[in-house]
Amino acid sequence: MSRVFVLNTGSSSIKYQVIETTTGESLARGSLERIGEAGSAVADHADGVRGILADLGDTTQIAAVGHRVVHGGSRFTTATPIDDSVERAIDELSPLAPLHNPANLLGIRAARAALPEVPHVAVFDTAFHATLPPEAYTYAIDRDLAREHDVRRYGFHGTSHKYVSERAAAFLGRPLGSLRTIVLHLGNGASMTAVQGGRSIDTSMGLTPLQGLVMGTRSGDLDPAVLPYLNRVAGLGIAELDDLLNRRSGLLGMTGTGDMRDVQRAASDGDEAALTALAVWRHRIRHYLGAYIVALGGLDAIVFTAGVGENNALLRRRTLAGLEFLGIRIDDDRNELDSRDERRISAAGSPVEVLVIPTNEELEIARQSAAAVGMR
Ligand SMILES: Nc1ncnc2c1ncn2[C@@H]1O[C@H](COP(=O)(O)OP(=O)(O)O)[C@@H](O)[C@H]1O
Ligand SMILES: CC(=O)OP(=O)(O)O
Ligand SMILES: [Mg+2]
Repeated sequence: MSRVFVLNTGSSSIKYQVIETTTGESLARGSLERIGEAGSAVADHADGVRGILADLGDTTQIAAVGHRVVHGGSRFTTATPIDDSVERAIDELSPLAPLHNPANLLGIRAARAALPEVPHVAVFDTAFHATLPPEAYTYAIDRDLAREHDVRRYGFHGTSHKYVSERAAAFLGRPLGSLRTIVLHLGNGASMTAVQGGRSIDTSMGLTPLQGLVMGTRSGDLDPAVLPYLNRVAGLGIAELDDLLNRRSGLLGMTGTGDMRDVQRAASDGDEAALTALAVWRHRIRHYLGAYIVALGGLDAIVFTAGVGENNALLRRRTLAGLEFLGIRIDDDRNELDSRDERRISAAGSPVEVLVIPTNEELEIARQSAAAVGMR
């Protein structure tokens, strides 16, 4: 018996599961959303974790606790048992993932206090991207400064990219080692990864989870000169710029709401700002799609995952519209099928397979946590 309690503390949510790792069975699961928002029943992440532990009741069967940690920097590239020094290191990485590491840490502290007898393991979003080649992770800035401060692309959502790319190979019945896959993790945070033979070779997020795609509240890519420019012409300081790009940009900045469902509703009512935001969101994804097909030297499969990718047929169809010349053909009926299962949405005979694979970061974290402490 190897039960692992997994905490996936996100920027505004906590997801949790109790997983029997020998079978992969989920024995309990739940989520808390909108943490810390005005009117929310959950004041902060520590409060949330205490509530979850109280709801679980009898915890004597839990053999380990697995924690999602977003930034592992260059120190952590595998699942790592947590002691006080690991906890401190996660804290020190907080400036590199300001929406995430502080929340992850609150979860770790609350859970270690409540379950002090069992091992706790950190599983890092950055770990899967440790295989990036230098040309993909190096920023073209002063080499000594970059080295001194570990400034490079790390990439995130790695637990999800790893899990769904492995599931895709299993679903297709093809060896992972020969598959060229592009994973579109489209949630509140969003990123894309080029996976060659099971290894991440390029990914859209960077030093922090701010680079790349348009997200709920994050800008994704922009000319870095926007920052000094806004400092000079609008008088915005570093903290304000950081807040602007991480918390007040993306869909929220362009439309007034960061939730894709609300943006779509506004767009269907003809709202110009919402229509533009959707066009920018799609344009950015297609930019990376083109880049990654070239990086992979061709393409076998595209996988959609996370909140938007799993649930929104219209956005999937629009994202891949007109790409038949690349061998990408969607079957509209398959795409629109209302299902929570892993499924193929490409047309019969489409040279590129297009799949929807619900992500399960908790299962992947449970397995890696169990392995890290020598459980099965
Ligand atoms: N049917 C849907 N259509 C469009 N967007 C959706 C749908 N269902 C969920 N979402 C979006 O998915 C996001 C949450 O995705 P999730 O992967 O849980 O995000 P995260 O883990 O980053 O919080 C929400 O911001 C919501 O806008
Ligand atoms: C890294 C990241 O952006 O995570 P999330 O999508 O959970 O916010
Ligand atoms: Mg997420």
